[in-house]
Amino acid sequence: MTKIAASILSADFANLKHDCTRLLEAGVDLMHFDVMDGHFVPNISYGAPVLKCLHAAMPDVYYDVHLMISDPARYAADFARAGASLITFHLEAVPDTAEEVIAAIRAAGCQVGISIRPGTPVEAVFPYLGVVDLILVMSVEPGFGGQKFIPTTPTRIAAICAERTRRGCDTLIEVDGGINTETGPLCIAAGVDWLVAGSSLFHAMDPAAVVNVLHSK
Ligand SMILES: O=C(CO)[C@H](O)[C@H](O)COP(=O)(O)O
Ligand SMILES: [Fe+2]
Repeated sequence: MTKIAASILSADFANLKHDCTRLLEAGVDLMHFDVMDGHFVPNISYGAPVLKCLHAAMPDVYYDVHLMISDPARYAADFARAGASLITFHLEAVPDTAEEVIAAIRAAGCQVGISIRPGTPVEAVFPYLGVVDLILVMSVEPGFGGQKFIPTTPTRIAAICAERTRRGCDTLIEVDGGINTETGPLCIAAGVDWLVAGSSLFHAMDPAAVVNVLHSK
């Protein structure tokens, strides 16, 4: 079954624990923690101290940390100490030093993911299949929640999936941005393993209904 990661970017930050608990009770599988530095992307979100508090309040949750920052190696250990389970960085941020970032995240004790923007050719991540734990395919331009899903994404997911099969490895594929009950199933049909959803879950009157639709596909 496809796993659902709730992106806390769409939570009410004054009621973070309450909002996360509501979604976990609705059936989401993990929490997705978006970190933006105002440099790699034109927006600033939150950092390791917020994750540390969330992890202390809800220690049994899997925290999928999505770093949209220019210098991921520098901050990997901070996020690991704060409670990250998996740390994903952007290949575009560190095109020449991705191996060093992977090593830094592993040394900090976390699983590793690599993400690509919608405009980056999917072939860029092929060498990392079987090397990292997860490939994150962005289905919006990173930086903001609540954007519209880019329709070419399922084709990109299917291409990475086909290459994964060709290589016989088990690296997970995750998609992030504009995921809802219409776009999520298109990605599931293309072979995705994890769906990230922010606004469609946090703003739903009945988040369990959204989760049930996505889990049933
Ligand atoms: O990485 C992100 C933005 O850069 C977010 O995870 C993503 O946008 C989720 O929010 P939504 O489901 O509202 O699009
Ligand atoms: Fe994200």
